[in-house]
Amino acid sequence: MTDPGVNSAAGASAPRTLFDKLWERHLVKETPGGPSLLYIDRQLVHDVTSPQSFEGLRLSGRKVWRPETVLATADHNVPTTSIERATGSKGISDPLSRIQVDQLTRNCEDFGIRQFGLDDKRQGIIHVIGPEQGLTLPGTSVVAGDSHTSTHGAFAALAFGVGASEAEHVLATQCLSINRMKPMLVRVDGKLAAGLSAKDIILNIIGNIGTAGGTGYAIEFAGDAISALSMEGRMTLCNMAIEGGARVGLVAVDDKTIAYVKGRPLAPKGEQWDAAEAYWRTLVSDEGARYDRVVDIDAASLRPMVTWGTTPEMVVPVDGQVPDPDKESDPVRRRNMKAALAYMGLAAGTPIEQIQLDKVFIGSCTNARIEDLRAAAAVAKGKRVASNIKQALVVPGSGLVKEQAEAEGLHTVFMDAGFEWREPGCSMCLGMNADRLGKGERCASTSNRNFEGRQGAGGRTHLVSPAMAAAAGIAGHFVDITEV
Ligand SMILES: CC(C)[C@H](C(=O)O)[C@@H](O)C(=O)O
Ligand code: SF4
Repeated sequence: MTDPGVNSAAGASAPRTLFDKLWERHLVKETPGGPSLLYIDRQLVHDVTSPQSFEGLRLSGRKVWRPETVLATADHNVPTTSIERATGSKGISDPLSRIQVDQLTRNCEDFGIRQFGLDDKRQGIIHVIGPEQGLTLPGTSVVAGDSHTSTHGAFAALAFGVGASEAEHVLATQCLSINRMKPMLVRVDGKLAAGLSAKDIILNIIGNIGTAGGTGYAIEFAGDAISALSMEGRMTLCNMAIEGGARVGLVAVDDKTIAYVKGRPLAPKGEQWDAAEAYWRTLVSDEGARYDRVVDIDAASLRPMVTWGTTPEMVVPVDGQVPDPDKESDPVRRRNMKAALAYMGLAAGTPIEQIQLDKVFIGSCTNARIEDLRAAAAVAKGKRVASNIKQALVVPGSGLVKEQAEAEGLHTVFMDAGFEWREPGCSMCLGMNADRLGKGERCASTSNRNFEGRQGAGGRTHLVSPAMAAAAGIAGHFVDITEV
């Protein structure tokens, strides 16, 4: 991999990581020892965090400087049944949720921002629709008032979540003051066993480095197991970089990146495309580039992963057991493990495959893209959801994912098996809309967070891949999909 030096002002300089290239390309001003000023190309906006940003603009009498670089949609608070959706925001029974959705529409109208409304088939979770529309492009800097903005790094975009006041600043100026991160490399080599996916890779990585392992770093995922992933898989991986503590996750540009972006509504066309593609192809780390931390993972040794606790690092292979806190020597960890087991209602030593479930959720910005739905449908085809499962939801990440899935007949596969086929949104990923876990209910979920109460007060979340979630729905408990 050689860098033609297209973006290197210094010409033939030291080898650079992909992160260094992206950072330097967007640098407006660097203060030694202090934060840098970065130019931000794109912003995604959703219903939860944006009201404060727009209010700030109003109060200071500022406008959105480049509205064409911003794309908004409601995702967190939106209902996912077609009946509720038919009446727009009126179908939202929770008053706060309804206010946030209506407020987003008003703000977008007032500030001239493009919004996909609830009746627009391009609506969906912001981290699904950004890439889908070609708003997310390689080499761009992307922010949103949402931590899972790391998802967009799958396209070699410098993408990270920001707070509401930072988002406001970017709306007004396209600039952001931020400390430089340190580049970290997670190299995953070897071939994944059949049935495993990007979700198993990232859960394994987080189990390995811990939820703070990536703090202060921008993680680049590389190696032949990463090259072998589709763009959907790479998005799953980068989506959860933040769960490993890293605000930024990155994958270098290759043919798959280019093929995914080509023809997207907001992607460049004609000569502009050619120039862009030539630049994008330089967005790889140079041979010999230096990282501050390197972690190696052997893909061939990985197993399907299931979280047992209340952080994503509390994870074991499906053929393992709930760990025993008494065997943990670190007192803080021991205490946390005990608290997690108490919340999760699990006993140490229980085989993961014996954990009985109440609900299944296939969705979220981690795993609600077409490939995820295909993987889940392949497992569910011709089978029936187990009788102990009270609810099994499949929630596509966007209206376009839904349309594609329906064209492939996946919705019929799911419905015939007893899954509910819903409208796009964050849904049961977090308890902010009508899709929730009840107290003590246990769920196999393809989302990215398993904190206490995440899917509803008292709800118990186990994070898994789409194929694992579907298989758990059919069996009523976790099963090793490499053995069925
Ligand atoms: C609501 C939003 C701020 C939050 C985030 O930042 O990620 C949410 O999307 C989440 O997944 O917890
Ligand atoms: S799907 Fe979940 S993780 Fe993603 S943006 Fe929505 S709430 Fe956050």
